[in-house]
Amino acid sequence: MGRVGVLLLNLGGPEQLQDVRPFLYNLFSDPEIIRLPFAWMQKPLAWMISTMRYKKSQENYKAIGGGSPLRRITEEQALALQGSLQEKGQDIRVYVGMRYWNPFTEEAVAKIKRDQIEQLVILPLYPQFSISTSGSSFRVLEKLWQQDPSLQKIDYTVIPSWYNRPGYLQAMAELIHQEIEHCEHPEQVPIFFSAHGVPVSYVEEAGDPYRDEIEGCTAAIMQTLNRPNPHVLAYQSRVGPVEWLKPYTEEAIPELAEQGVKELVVVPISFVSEHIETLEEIDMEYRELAEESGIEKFHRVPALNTHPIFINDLADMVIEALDAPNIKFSDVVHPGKQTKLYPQERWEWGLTTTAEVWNGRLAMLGMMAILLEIITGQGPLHFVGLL
Ligand SMILES: C=CC1=C(C)c2cc3[nH]c(cc4nc(cc5[nH]c(cc1n2)c(C)c5CCC(=O)O)C(CCC(=O)O)=C4C)c(C)c3C=C
Ligand SMILES: [Fe+2]
Ligand SMILES: [Fe+2]
Repeated sequence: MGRVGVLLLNLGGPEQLQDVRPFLYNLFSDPEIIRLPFAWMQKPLAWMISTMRYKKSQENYKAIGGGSPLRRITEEQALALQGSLQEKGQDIRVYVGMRYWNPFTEEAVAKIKRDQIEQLVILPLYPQFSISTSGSSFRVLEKLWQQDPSLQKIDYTVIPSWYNRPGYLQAMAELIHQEIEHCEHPEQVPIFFSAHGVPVSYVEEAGDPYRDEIEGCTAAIMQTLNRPNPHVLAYQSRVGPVEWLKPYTEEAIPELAEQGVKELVVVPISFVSEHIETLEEIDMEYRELAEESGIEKFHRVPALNTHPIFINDLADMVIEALDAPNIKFSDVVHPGKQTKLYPQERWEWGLTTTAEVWNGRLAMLGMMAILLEIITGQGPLHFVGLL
């Protein structure tokens, strides 16, 4: 066996307040997050959304200490995984590639080339697959591979998702169990799974398996936990005007309060690291909402970070993947080019013979909207909630 590597993929997050704006620009430039009918509009729109949104976003990062801990935690996970592989007799180097911030996926791939890795396991740190997360990172890699014959020599395999791994489930169940034991009524307290949302169109039009995997993951964790507590699944972090997966976390919490729930255990399930959506959105915004709604005790289960059972399972997953048939980028879900992602319908109406004319007119309208937002700070994008 030649030199072996693991590439851990994650989203990345701004490390300091001044990173927030360029980070948001990178995120909204991604057609897997927002896809517009005209590619040329992508960058101006990303520039505009990041310019108008960054101050609000900076406030949130300020509230958690001035930056995202995602890089630090992901690098700790990488080190722990490398150590665990070493203990299992595997001399494997672990690399970290982020989609929208440092260390970028491209830099990780450059290191992999420099180290002359011959066999590579590509492992996203998202337990469930979504075209907006793992799928987007795979797209970047697929392009790099297409452009570079030296990368094509690497014997690589992809792990698309792993939400039903026994070690992951056991580690999650252990953390939930520990949190429940701190509750006033451990036998009755409802377990509230809060998954990251995606627009419904990703699932229903683009074929994203995300909702199925989230539901499968929740059921598997409950089975592993083996407790009588009731549980609820809802989706958090909605951005913009289109319909996202429901129920929304911000509606489900007050509904539980109305039903008389006084104590709640919240479990973030789309992430394996603490980051802004656990530390700010759940710990601050949803906690406040819960308390205002009448829920007196709000508990949050910590993210796995470097939980030893989880890291050990990641190591086993890598070793198993090395022996299993390879999974290629082309084997993983790709949304079609015409698939509407995000609020595309606001810019494009139908594929009729008059669509070309309409598209031209709408492009003009789009540009006018952008100018209006820039000049006045108000306009259609504020109206639909994107800014
Ligand atoms: C606008 C659309 C977005 C989709 C779709 C989306 C999906 C998605 N995201 C994560 C995980 C993370 N998101 C993070 C940051 C982040 N995501 C969006 C937007 C979408 N995400 C924005 C605008 C931001 C920036 C933060 C903000 O301004 O609110 C992060 C990084 C967090 C950090 O600590 O910096 C993660 C991680 C998942 C799992 C997901 C779909 C399944
Ligand atoms: Fe988000
Ligand atoms: Fe996100």
